[in-house]
Amino acid sequence: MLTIRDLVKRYRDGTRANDGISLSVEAGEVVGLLGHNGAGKTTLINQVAGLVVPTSGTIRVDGCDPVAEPARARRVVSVMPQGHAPLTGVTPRQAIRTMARIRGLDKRAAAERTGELIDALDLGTWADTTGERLSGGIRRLTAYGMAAAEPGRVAMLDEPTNDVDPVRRRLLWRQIRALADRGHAVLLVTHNVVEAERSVDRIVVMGAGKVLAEGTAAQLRSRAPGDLRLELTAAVPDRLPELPARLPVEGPPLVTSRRMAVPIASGAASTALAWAQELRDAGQIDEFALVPVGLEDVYLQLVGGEDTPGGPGTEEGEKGDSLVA
Ligand SMILES: Nc1ncnc2c1ncn2[C@@H]1O[C@H](COP(=O)(O)OP(=O)(O)OP(=O)(O)O)[C@@H](O)[C@H]1O
Repeated sequence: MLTIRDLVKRYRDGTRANDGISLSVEAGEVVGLLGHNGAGKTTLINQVAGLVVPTSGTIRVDGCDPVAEPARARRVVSVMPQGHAPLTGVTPRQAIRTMARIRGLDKRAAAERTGELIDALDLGTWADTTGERLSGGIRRLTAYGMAAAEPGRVAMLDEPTNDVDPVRRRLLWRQIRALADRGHAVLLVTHNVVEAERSVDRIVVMGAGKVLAEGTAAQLRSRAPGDLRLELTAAVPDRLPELPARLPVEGPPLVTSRRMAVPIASGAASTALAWAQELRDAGQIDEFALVPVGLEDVYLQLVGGEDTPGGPGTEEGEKGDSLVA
């Protein structure tokens, strides 16, 4: 449904925002695009939507070339942009219904679909409140409603769950899945690795304008060193313990001033737990946990875990404490 081959976008100032991207999204599939700030995700989406012209490479959306036929591409593709929808003086109900009408539904069908989305996303309380009085999360959900009102064959959602509360996030994911189940191809950008791992069919990890890895969450997880991770929290900052020779590790630990995550094989679990218990008994660490490796481990390994303003976030609010290699 969406096929991208060798896509390059070089902006006028020389920035190579997309540097040979190839990927595809099938009808009925939800693909998550992960990548740190500036990786080139929005640039990619804007080219598919016919808003930015590629430097080279090809894009096909349901057989349409957005470069040759940008107007048709905008019909075939629905986009939920990253920024908040401009809703000043407009209510969620009006915004969603207007979009449904613009995209071809008659008056009655547009009103019906709008009501359906308002109920499904639990927007009823705010459905008739104008945008300037709405929270960021409600505006985000409204923007989703606008993109999903009468969606094209391909739906592209740029960070759809940002600012949305956990309960409505679930409702939103249910709607995204329903979109795919109705045969749409869904490409969504997210910084939330845990959510992506749980909710999408396939993940594409981007870095510096390139595809660094792609596959199902399980396929990507299998790239992680070891199958378990021993997590330790030091009792005193900058006083993390030395790894003992008796503990076989599968890769370099990820560390911050207070936390350490050590990749190990499952066969080393009892040694790891015994060591961690000793450390806690001696008061060197506050707590420890042995957890299965997750996509987050692989993501940090792929994109680098630098704890810098441009570095990757994993879960919201974690940026200041991400694990660094
Ligand atoms: N119009 C532009 N002119 C020049 N450079 C641009 C332009 N738009 C984006 N860039 C640059 O292209 C690179 C990719 O930006 P893009 O917005 O596509 O990344 P992103 O992965 O969507 O980032 P984020 O997660 O922060 O939204 C960045 O270095 C950005 O500064």
